[in-house]
Amino acid sequence: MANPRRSVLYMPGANERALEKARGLDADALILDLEDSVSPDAKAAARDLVCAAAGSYGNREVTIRVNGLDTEWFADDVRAAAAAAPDAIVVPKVNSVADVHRILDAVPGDVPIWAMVESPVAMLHAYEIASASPRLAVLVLGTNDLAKELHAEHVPGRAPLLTSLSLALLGARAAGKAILDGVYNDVKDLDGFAAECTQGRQLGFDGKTLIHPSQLAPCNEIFAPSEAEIAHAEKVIAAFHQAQSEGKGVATVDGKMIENLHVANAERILSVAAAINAG
Ligand SMILES: CC(C)(COP(=O)(O)OP(=O)(O)OC[C@H]1O[C@@H](n2cnc3c(N)ncnc32)[C@H](O)[C@@H]1OP(=O)(O)O)[C@@H](O)C(=O)NCCC(=O)NCCSC(=O)C[C@H](O)C(=O)O
Ligand SMILES: [Mg+2]
Repeated sequence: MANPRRSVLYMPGANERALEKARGLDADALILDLEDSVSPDAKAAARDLVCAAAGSYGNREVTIRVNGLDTEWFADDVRAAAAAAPDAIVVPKVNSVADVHRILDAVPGDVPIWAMVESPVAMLHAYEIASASPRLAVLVLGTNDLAKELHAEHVPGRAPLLTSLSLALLGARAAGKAILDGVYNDVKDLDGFAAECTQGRQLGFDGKTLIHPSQLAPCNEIFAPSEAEIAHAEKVIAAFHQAQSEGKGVATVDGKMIENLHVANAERILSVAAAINAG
């Protein structure tokens, strides 16, 4: 059963309080950050803190975000991160297949890689990046860097980013990989945050990356199948099996046509719900 990744919380790697607090937070997965939330003079100390903490978060997926490929910290970060044996290493600003190969060559062992796509060129290469290796497990949107590179504004509804979000989704799904939406910066605006979660789920993201504990509960709720969706999925599966037993390849539920593709979607919804319940 796949891990649920509704809510994936970043923690600044130099912030001991946040690293500690996350042990009691209801996030499906964690990203212990060494990149943008850590100032250059704190990078080495944060690396030590994060690598020491990585094994202490129970059953949740724990990942470490290293600094980018072309930074002075990358080589030391990936060596230390791989030795800490997280569930994945998150690499920011991945722009091409060549970048993926450089990462795979640099990261010892077989630890999975989550690639952040956060530039126009990354969006145009999303499928090639996502399909470059079986070790590449997840694409993660970096919508702050993306908006900066596009000269776009952050607005409700995210119209300026929609082409990019869709390209990244197409790339990830075509490669059969998971994909996480970017962060919502205004930690006080929970209505705006909920609207963006709903949009992300409707677009097809598996979950959303988060920056503050207050974003966890609404995100978990919005990205989980609702009771009505679960009941509908069960009804779809039962109706289709009944139709099949009568020699038919098509059924109706609540007046709507059901074919085997709807059954596959219903099964996916039930498997997400089961993974959440198992957690
Ligand atoms: C955004 C924040 C700077 C807000 O900080 P602050 O005002 O201090 O928050 P609060 O006082 O409301 O905090 C309340 C308590 O919660 C803990 N806390 C806060 N944030 C986290 C967290 N992320 N994980 C765990 N715990 C957290 C505080 O310690 C307080 O605890 P207590 O002492 O018990 O009251 C801050 O939330 C923050 O730093 N968030 C993470 C920022 C981050 O990681 N940024 C990098 C990733 S985002 C990114 O890079 C995007 C991407 O690359 C792109 O391009 O888009
Ligand atoms: Mg970024």
